[in-house]
Amino acid sequence: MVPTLLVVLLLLPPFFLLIKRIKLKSISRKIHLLPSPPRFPFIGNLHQLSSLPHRSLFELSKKHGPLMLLQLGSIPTLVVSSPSSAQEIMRTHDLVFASRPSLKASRILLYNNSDMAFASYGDYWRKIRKICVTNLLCLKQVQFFSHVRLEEVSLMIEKIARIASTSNGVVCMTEILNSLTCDVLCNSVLGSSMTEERRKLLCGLIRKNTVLLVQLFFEDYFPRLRWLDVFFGSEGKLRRHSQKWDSLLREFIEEHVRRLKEGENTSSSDFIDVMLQLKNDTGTAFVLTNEQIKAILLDMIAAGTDTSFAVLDWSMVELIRNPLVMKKVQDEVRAIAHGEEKVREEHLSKLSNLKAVIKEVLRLHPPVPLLLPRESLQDCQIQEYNIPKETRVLINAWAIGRDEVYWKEPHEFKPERFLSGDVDYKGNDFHYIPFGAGRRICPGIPFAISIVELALANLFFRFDWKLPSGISCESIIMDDSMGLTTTRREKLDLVPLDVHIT
Ligand code: HEM
Repeated sequence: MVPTLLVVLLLLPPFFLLIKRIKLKSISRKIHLLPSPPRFPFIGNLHQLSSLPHRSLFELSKKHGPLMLLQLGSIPTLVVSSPSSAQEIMRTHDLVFASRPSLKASRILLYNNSDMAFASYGDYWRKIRKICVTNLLCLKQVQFFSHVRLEEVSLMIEKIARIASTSNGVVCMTEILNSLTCDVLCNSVLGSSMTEERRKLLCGLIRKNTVLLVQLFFEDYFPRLRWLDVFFGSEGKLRRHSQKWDSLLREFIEEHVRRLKEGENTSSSDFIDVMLQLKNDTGTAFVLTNEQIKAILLDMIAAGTDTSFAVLDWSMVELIRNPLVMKKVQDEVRAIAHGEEKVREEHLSKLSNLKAVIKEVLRLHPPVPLLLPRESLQDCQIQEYNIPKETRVLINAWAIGRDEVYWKEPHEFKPERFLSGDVDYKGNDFHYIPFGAGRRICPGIPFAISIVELALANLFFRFDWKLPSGISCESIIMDDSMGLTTTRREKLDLVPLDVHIT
């Protein structure tokens, strides 16, 4: 009996050790096995990304789940496609995922990521975010710039009326709306009226930016193959594009410096003035260089223009396809601004139908469908999976806005779903994140919404709208274009009927 007991006692510790090891092994296997589509050697899953990655990633997530790991070249990339996983990344572990990967296009265009949007998380990012929010993007500053919006929207309305009366009545709304957002941003940031030539140059540069920022450069996926970007000329193209930005921004800065020297405009009226004052303020410990100023200016103009334009353009097209909704918006705005010449900002808070339309457009057509890429600063556990440090993260806001669990008839345009006003885009409802969430949430929400609301309200106050003859609603192509910001691919031509004349 005693020897048997001794043997059992001797065998017990190794037995328990074995059980523990088996358990640990199964946990670690579970931790490592993030769902992942089959991959090819070397390129991994790169071949599964189409030119509209939010769409191809949505399809892949239906098969592999809301948290999946793709191997993009040599870069492990976590793709997040459900509200609960997005919440884990942008709320529970927000700090871990608060940084951005350093991508070739942003390094070259934005002076080694000296802007806000692509800066890695840290002290520099915190300081410039504070400068931009305090001096340009906070509610108080947005109100300060209301004269710019009102003036530019009034000019747009007159321009539409003029074109409609002189041509065959058809107006290219895509061009009109693009100019509007470009003018509002440039007047607030650069403080200068645009010549037609400068505006064209800027709009072109901004559009090209959004394409270059998602272009596949070898260096981003195979760091040792940078020479291929040089060989195929894509790096040269990027540098030439960056030089165009640089000389344009330099011109704007030099104009401001000259004006300040001549004592023309001593009170700070636009964002460049503020930045120049900060640069010259010897009392502050944080001194901005010229390159940093250019990076921040570029960020503000590029981040604000195409995104706000996309919302305006998609709104017009959705309303023309949904005449009953358009009628509701028109009746509402015409009742609220009855007897006035134009809609002013004081009227906007009462336009609940218009606000619901804008929210629905942001759900169905989020202008930045994959948000901006993030990168983990340290190892982290999401659900049962271990996400190692320096994993790239893409959050598919486009897919999340179409999640059937949260949205009834998710592919339909139904602004009335927002009329109760419960769901907002301020980063608290993770099934609706067109502006992102957490520390890196878009700081331009008040700025963007105020342009979009004022422009749409006036467009529907002053005009009735129809399609040019020979074009039906069914024939409108709703495809989105490639880029960091996805605008509609086709241009939108409409016929405005001036209700103030008829
Ligand atoms: C409807 C218009 C807009 C949309 C849909 C939009 C959307 C977004 C999104 C999705 C992000 C990334 C958030 C994340 O990573 O979680 C972002 C970041 C950013 N947006 Fe916007 N945006 C808009 C307008 C603007 C405007 C008007 C400005 C400035 C004038 C602006 C400036 C920025 C900046 C600087 C960032 C980077 C923030 C950071 O990384 O700290 N955006 N925006």
